[in-house]
Amino acid sequence: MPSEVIEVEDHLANILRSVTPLPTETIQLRQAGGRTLARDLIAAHDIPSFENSSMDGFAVLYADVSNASPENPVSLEIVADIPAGTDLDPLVASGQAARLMTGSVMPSSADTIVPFEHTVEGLTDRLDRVTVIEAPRTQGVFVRRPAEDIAVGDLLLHAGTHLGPRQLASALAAGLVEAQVARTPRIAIVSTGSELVTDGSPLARGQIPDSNSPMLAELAREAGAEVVLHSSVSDHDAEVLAVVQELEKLKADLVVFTGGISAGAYDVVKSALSAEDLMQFTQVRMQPGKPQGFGVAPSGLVLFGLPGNPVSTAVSWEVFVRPALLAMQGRTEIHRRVIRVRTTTGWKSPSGRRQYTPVALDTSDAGQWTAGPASSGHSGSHLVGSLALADGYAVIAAETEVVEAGQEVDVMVVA
Ligand SMILES: Nc1nc2c(c(=O)[nH]1)N[C@H]1C(S)=C(S)[C@@H](COP(=O)(O)OP(=O)(O)OC[C@H]3O[C@@H](n4cnc5c(N)ncnc54)[C@H](O)[C@@H]3O)O[C@H]1N2
Ligand code: MOO
Repeated sequence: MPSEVIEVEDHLANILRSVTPLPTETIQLRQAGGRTLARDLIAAHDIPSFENSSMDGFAVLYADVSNASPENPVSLEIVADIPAGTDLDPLVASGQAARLMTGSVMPSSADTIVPFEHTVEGLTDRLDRVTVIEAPRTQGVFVRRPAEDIAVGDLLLHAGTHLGPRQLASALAAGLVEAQVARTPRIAIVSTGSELVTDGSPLARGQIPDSNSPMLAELAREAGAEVVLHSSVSDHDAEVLAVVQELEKLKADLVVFTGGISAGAYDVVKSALSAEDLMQFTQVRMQPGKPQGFGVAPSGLVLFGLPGNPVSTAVSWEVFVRPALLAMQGRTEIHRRVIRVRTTTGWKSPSGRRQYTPVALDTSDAGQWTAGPASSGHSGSHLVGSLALADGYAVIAAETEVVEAGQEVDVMVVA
């Protein structure tokens, strides 16, 4: 009996209502790349934390060199050499200079930097005198001021932020050592289908390589999860149920099955898991990705049953699984970035279902990015070959039947 068809937003809302945030833990910040912050990060010190030079050269008194030029060279006595990382604070008096490098502490008695390029001698081993032949633009030039970037006590990063490479650099530079973050989600990826070959052996008639589970494993890692089980089972209920039992032992937080959820005779995920009441099966008003399975076991294990067609699997991940996985980690922004671009080619879209069409972005004209279908077959859910070219999915409203060339569309960017 055909089940009721529900909207994408309603299915996602059901999922997000059902998943619970993972516990948090405090770990070394240097090891926290990829995690999601559970608490705000407040700067522990200023950036820069001390006055320092932005050039290799000499710390001087501006008044000494303010009229320096090739015609009016100014000779200064070098009184110190200050490598970066040392805490020297030599006295630089009128007529004197201290050699220093980019990042070296500024002597408290000097006020301006003259780079090597503005001296006759440049960088040499002789550290007796230096001749300045170009006046600094202003007093204080090439001196980096404390806290000109971040001040101690500033809110650096909000709870719910992903600690990517740039966020990590900022937090470490602000003197932070530890962070409270969500525990890494433990995910299992299980493809189903007796036609699948996982070990690279030659394909017999009717067989295909398992391309879904490796794709999902990569997507899971990209979304911050640890893949604790990656397997493929054939179309037997007992195999699916055995995996679920193993997952309890592995303390998995989430499992994603692909295949076996539609209306066929061997739809193993559907038959095994609905019998155990672990997963509910739904039709969602989207193409691809219409059949969807979702449930939460009494143990708290979150179960997804994604359609086996590879484009359906990929789209379902983006629309349902990834947001859930990020929500479990407490991430504030759980959706992919959506941009509005013009299409290069038109295509057809099914009436009554929101279409997610794999598209390639052309970014060669920085002023006007465009999108074209990754495959000439447009959004056929089996077109996994062209998926390689997709940078995102054009999101086409359910009532649209024809997308015109040159029309503006929303693209969910995934690459
Ligand atoms: N009578 C009906 N048939 C189908 C319906 C329907 O409503 N009534 N829905 C269609 C839609 S839409 C989709 S989507 C698929 C979903 O099917 P399943 O989730 O049950 O997936 P399978 O039948 O197991 O496989 C579908 C397709 O995908 C290939 N596949 C499966 N797993 C993998 C994998 N790991 N790697 C690569 N390719 C995979 C599989 O060989 C099939 O070609 O059902 C439609 N049918
Ligand atoms: O909805 Mo299916 O997911 O068209 O291939």
